[in-house]
Amino acid sequence: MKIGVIGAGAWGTALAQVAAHGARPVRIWARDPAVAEAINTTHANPLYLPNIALSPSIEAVSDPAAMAEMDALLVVTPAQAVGAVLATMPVGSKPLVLCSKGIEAGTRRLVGEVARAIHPGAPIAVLSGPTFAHEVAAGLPTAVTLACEEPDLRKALSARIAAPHFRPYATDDVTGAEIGGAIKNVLAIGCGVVEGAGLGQNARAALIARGFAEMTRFGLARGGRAETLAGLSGLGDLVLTCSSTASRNFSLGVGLGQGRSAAELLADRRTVAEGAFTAPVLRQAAAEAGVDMPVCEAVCRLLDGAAVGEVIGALLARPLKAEGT
Ligand SMILES: NC(=O)C1=CN([C@@H]2O[C@H](COP(=O)(O)OP(=O)(O)OC[C@H]3O[C@@H](n4cnc5c(N)ncnc54)[C@H](O)[C@@H]3O)[C@@H](O)[C@H]2O)C=CC1
Ligand SMILES: O=C(CO)COP(=O)(O)O
Repeated sequence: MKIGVIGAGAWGTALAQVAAHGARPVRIWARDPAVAEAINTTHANPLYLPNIALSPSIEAVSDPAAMAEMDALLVVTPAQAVGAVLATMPVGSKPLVLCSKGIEAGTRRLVGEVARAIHPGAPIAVLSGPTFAHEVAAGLPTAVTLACEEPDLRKALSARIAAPHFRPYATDDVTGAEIGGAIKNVLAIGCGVVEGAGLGQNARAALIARGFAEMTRFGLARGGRAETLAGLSGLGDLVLTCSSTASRNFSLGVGLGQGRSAAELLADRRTVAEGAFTAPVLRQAAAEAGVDMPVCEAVCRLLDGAAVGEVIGALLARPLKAEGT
């Protein structure tokens, strides 16, 4: 199975490196021809994945037509760009493995739903889990969820993507696998705020646990399964992202907690902090589904510029309730 990777940021490049293990050929599409040039000539992506020597069996291109020869495509652009990028790609009936984490603004569709609408003939899979790109690219042990409804394709993709340090766990719950990754980015911003404002470890653990309850409520309402939400793509990724400044979402939250504005913090970045885009869409989607998500609502308010003390105070002052609700 010839693997193509769409998107040459940190995660696309790290996944290309995984798929190239054992010197297997992999083709990666980069929007920026200079990134493609760097990968082909220096076997490195200094802009998005510095200090990693890439396999020479990774070939980079910047013409979408060059992906026509691939057997399966991993989709790894920022979530808000998936629709526009996929519309330019020669997909046909090739399987699409969605690796981006988010919900599309305006339509409130998960990335898999965006892909299905544009390429109805392409089978869909989702790869998601606790996976900092620089650790994966450095060959550190990592496990992910690989979701696909078609058993034969699920098996073939798992076998092709697995590597000695990269272990996929299979499921048919595509929706559940997507929702964990999208929502944990919003919650990671909240945990970063707790860190930046010096609110303590107790508050961070409370936010992870109550945030997981929100993720589960929303995931079940959208048709995901509880076991998936409690797995690598849900709870696993939530714990990783909510506990490390290596997370871009967490570090955005740290800045907010220190009193800086979202506009200022986002203007400083080249790389994507998906939670900032997902939060307002999630707020609308939760209202539409009738799901109460007070922690995610608090993150929206913080991104909109509300003061940390006021938002945390309001969260704590809500009426007392039973834990399972
Ligand atoms: N970095 C990580 O550790 C992980 C990231 N992800 C997810 O993978 C997705 C991509 O993230 P990264 O590779 O880390 O992002 P990045 O910020 O490192 O790179 C983004 C890439 O997308 C390109 N890009 C930006 N806007 C674009 C547009 N409008 N159209 C086409 N291409 C565009 C950039 O040129 C760059 O190549 C995100 O949804 C992220 O949540 C998932 C797991 C791990
Ligand atoms: O999704 C990720 C880890 O699984 C990466 O998190 P950040 O986008 O917050 O860096």
